[in-house]
Amino acid sequence: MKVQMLGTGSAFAKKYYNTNALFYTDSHTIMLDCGITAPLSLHQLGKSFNDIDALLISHIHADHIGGMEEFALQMSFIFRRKPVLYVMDSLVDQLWNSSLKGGLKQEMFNTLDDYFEVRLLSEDVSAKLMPGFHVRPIRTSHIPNKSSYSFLINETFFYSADMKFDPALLEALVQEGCTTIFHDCQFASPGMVHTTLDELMSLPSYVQERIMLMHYDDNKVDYEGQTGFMKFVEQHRLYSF
Ligand SMILES: Nc1ccn([C@@H]2O[C@@H]3COP(=O)(O)O[C@H]3[C@H]2O)c(=O)n1
Ligand SMILES: [Zn+2]
Ligand SMILES: [Zn+2]
Repeated sequence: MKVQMLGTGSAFAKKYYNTNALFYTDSHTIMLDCGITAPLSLHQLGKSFNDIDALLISHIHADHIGGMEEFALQMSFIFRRKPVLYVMDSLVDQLWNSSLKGGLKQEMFNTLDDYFEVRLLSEDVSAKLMPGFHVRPIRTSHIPNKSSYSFLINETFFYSADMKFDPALLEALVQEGCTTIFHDCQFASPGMVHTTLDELMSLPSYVQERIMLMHYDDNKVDYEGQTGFMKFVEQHRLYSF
């Protein structure tokens, strides 16, 4: 399995694009989140939306779903194929009614199912999304009273998406055999809705060693060499796990 980030920046970063990922199995490509910058990043990789076999969504912020309107429109009117959309049962109604409907509702296209082959996921229920790609969605804390999910992939790779610091979860994941953690990292404190670098630096070395930092601000250069045992994930680089 390989992972390649379409972007590694925070919601407001301009240099590093939105934190969205492509996962490559032997036979399929799965996109995890499709933010505002995802269409341009895909294009820069020489890919199109037609190369994506399934999209998985963590939560409803524009840096994670802002590219979905273009995804849906290109697939319907250019490629004429319905892509698979994996979405949490707690997010599916809001995704359409609060985020996508304004741009996508038109004659003959009245629901999310008219654009995507929608498959629902439930919290803490492991699911096989594609051959060789299993995911356990874990509800994590991000914005008060809004659902947001992190994902444990193939029982060894944890992708935080956006979450507040949860050291007990990270330590439990490592105890259970998780070898790689792609974690959001905000440089300035307090974190409020994200995990800060200072919080991650408080983790024991055996946890830090597994962490790669993403969802960072444009001033990343100021923090290079100051991230303990943790390294930065880089846009478009291929990582195997
Ligand atoms: N209570 C909140 C809510 C949102 N935000 C900022 O808005 C961004 C939305 O995308 P994100 O990646 O979740 O990061 C959020 C914060 O920067 C924030 O700083 N505080
Ligand atoms: Zn975000
Ligand atoms: Zn968010």
